[in-house]
Amino acid sequence: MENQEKPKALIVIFGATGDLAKRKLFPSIYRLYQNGKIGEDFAVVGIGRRSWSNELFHTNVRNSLGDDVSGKEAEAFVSHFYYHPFDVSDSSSYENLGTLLNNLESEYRTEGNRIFYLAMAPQFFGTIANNLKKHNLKSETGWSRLVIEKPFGHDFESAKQLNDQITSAFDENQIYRIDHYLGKEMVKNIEVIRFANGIFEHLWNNRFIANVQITSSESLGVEDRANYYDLSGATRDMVQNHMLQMVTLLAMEPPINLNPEEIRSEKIKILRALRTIDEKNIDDYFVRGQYGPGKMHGRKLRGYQEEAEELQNSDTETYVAGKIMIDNYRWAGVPFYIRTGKRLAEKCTKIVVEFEDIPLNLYQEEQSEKSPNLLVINIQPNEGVTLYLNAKKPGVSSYSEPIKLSYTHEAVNSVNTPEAYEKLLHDCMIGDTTNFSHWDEVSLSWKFVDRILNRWSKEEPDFPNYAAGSMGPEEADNLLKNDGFHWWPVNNEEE
Ligand SMILES: NC(=O)C1=CN([C@@H]2O[C@H](COP(=O)(O)OP(=O)(O)OC[C@H]3O[C@@H](n4cnc5c(N)ncnc54)[C@H](OP(=O)(O)O)[C@@H]3O)[C@@H](O)[C@H]2O)C=CC1
Ligand SMILES: O=C1O[C@H](COP(=O)(O)O)[C@@H](O)[C@H](O)[C@H]1O
Repeated sequence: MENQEKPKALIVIFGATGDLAKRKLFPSIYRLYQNGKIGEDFAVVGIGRRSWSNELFHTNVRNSLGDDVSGKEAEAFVSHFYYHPFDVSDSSSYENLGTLLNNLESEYRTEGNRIFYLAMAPQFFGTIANNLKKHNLKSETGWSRLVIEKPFGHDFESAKQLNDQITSAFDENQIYRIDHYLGKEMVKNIEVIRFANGIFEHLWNNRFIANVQITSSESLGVEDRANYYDLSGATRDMVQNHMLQMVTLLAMEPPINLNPEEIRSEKIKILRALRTIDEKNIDDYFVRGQYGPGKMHGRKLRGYQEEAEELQNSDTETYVAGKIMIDNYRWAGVPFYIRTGKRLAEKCTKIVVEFEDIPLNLYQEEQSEKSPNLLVINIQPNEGVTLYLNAKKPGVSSYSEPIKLSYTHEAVNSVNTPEAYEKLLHDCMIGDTTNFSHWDEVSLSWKFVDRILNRWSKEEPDFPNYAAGSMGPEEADNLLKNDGFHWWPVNNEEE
């Protein structure tokens, strides 16, 4: 990993007229600039087919920064942007791109460092990577990095094909596969909470932890991404990447140091230890759902199939819950429950670690009520950690009641938490691959979810099976009930 205070680079964004560039990439580069994480030695080349002028590109970049950003600083920022229209499948156009990059390189003193950010549909990844190599656009004097957006394949086979294509042009250590959850402050905090606190790490095993629950619920529906989402579904969209990445961070052994390779190697061991579920038993471990009409905050909501014409009769899952078992020495017998879905009651990502309860609580009014200690890691929208303990109820009784010790990140750190994309772009510029997915992680995750999806593809689901605005289908509750557990509430007011 390099230790550059202010990295210098040319950033080439393929798909610069698109939604991701506008909503995430330009604002993130701006924040890096504004916060002094990058200096003046950078330029951005935007590529799309639209015949925009540089001026129109500047207007779009400026607009993407929001109403609060204007004036000299915004002008200085957008002056680093250049639009270069061409169709990426036209091999002859890459020569001109090379000339532009060479010119900008000397103007902006970027020392030959190049980031190629593929913010485009995956079918173009191989073509672009090959053309970059063929036309010698990979740097000869500095470093070259290829940033790849999701989805990385549709299943293991297609992911492998895609990987073969890009690795014929770029080495694995030049490929940065984005999983934006790995850029979230509290996801990055999982390792620190675990490995910097004796009280947790000593208890972090199957003797003291009863189960782990990871919820990533969204209140939004598919919005305008119906075309993409209906081919994907919640398992490919969220489980194969974000949810399994969180599982690995929670379950991995302490790495011998914080080098990306060491951390990755521990994460990979967890993915290798995931229980291979026999297809006929998938229903005991995984539940799928799709939302029907419902209500949220008094507002009526349409069901998934009514959200767009092409979704009629769709059997794509908008919800998944699962029980993941990690068959290794530390975790044998401890279920990691995950759930994620669209149009659920709240937008919230939260991890609850439920510790084994004491055999008998002498201070509990009703012995049937359990109040085990919980460690809650709030990932979003609130960021922080809450520890649930039991303490004496105030007053004359000697009963106990749950209390909570809460740390809220925003309250302590007055600076705004960097957005995931901002953090990841900066990591890429300094060559830190820790928060990007290695091919070994991607391939093992696909193999895991492929079994579930294969099983589901053989049986028509009974959809819709949960109401928009609810917390998902009843079967997801049964997954835990059968093991003597329940989902801990995730409402944001709780913390
Ligand atoms: N949007 C989001 O929030 C997220 C997106 N992603 C992923 O990021 C990628 C981009 O998504 P998004 O921005 O939403 O997509 P959009 O459809 O909004 O943008 C696609 C971009 O690709 C360009 N493009 C398409 N075909 C060509 C071509 N033949 N030659 C040159 N440029 C071309 C378009 O430019 P033009 O029309 O000018 O040709 C446009 O800039 C996808 O892989 C998506 O899955 C991942 C996570 C979130
Ligand atoms: O990758 C994706 O993530 C978002 C959820 O991200 P978050 O940061 O808002 O939790 C999800 O809406 C989208 O479908 C998926 O592609």
